Amino acid sequence: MSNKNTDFDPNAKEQELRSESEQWDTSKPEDAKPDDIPTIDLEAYFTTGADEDLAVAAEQLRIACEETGFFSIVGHQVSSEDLNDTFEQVRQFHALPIEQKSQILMDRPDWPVGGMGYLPLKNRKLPARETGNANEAFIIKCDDKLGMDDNQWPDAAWLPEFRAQVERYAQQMETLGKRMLPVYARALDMPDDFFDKAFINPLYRLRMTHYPAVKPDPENAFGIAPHVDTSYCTILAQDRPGLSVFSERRKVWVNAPVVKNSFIVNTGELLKQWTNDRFLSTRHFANNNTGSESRYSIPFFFNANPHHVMSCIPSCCSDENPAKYPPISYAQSQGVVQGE
Ligand SMILES: O=C(O)CCC(=O)C(=O)O
Ligand SMILES: [Fe+2]
Repeated sequence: MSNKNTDFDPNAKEQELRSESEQWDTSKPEDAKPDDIPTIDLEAYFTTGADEDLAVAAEQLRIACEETGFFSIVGHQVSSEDLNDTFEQVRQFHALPIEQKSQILMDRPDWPVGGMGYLPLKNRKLPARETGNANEAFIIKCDDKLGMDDNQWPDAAWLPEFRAQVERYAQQMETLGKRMLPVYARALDMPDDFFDKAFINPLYRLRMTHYPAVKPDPENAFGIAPHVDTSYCTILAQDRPGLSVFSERRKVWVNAPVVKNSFIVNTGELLKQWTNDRFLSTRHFANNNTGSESRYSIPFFFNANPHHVMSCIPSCCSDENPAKYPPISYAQSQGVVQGE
């Protein structure tokens, strides 16, 4: 086993991904076929914890992560009531007057932590792209040092239930992410607790995005511009169609269906690197919402402890297949360059 002795340059990586993404022809997405985004049912494993149920889920996850990079999960044990209540609060947040939302603007000079708060419509951040992002979002971020109180929140007088519901949901997503770690570990032929230490104080971001119905506009050609996620994995809830994903198997863009009470999960760049490119980090975008109704989506970006150094997972490298990436932590990664 060896690691290349080149330093990882997060700025160069961000530039590379950005210029690559500008070459992608996203003009003709088709409807997804059933195995473009396979479904994994976690109910049996989450209920019994049995070894054979873990083995079944892990094998499905391995195939999905190696071949498609995106899959959908059911049986995740997050209640549909809680999901619906969260969407309702997010709708109410985005219905606030812009003057109120602007008081908690992301990256405003008088707030000590960047990358959290309100991101206005047609922003050029996350991802940073020329033809941008016809969406507005509210983002919270937590890690070993940042707690809920360090985030920007709307005034409780405007939305009395918002903060408690968002905190409850974020907690559920963190629990779900951690419950999935043994499935990832088994899929990679590692001991079931392999990832546990790396995720004691995981860094996560919860993004509550509103894609308003907009007129076609070449300056803002996407709901969210084509990109790959920088995360370990992302767990996305959505209320209507709009997400398009590149099928690595068929080499076409496909429109992801919305399956009730499911989440869509995808691998991000950090897990791709940690697995020495064994797991795909698949390109995707949200289309410009030219329909008549708003779309809402809530991605949860799940990462290891910010300073956990991710050296190539032993089952993913060998003398014949040396590690392609130097070991890095989230804090040294391209995610940080993007201002995440
Ligand atoms: O809203 C969606 O469907 C996708 C959002 C997304 O890709 C992101 O926020 O990274
Ligand atoms: Fe994404």
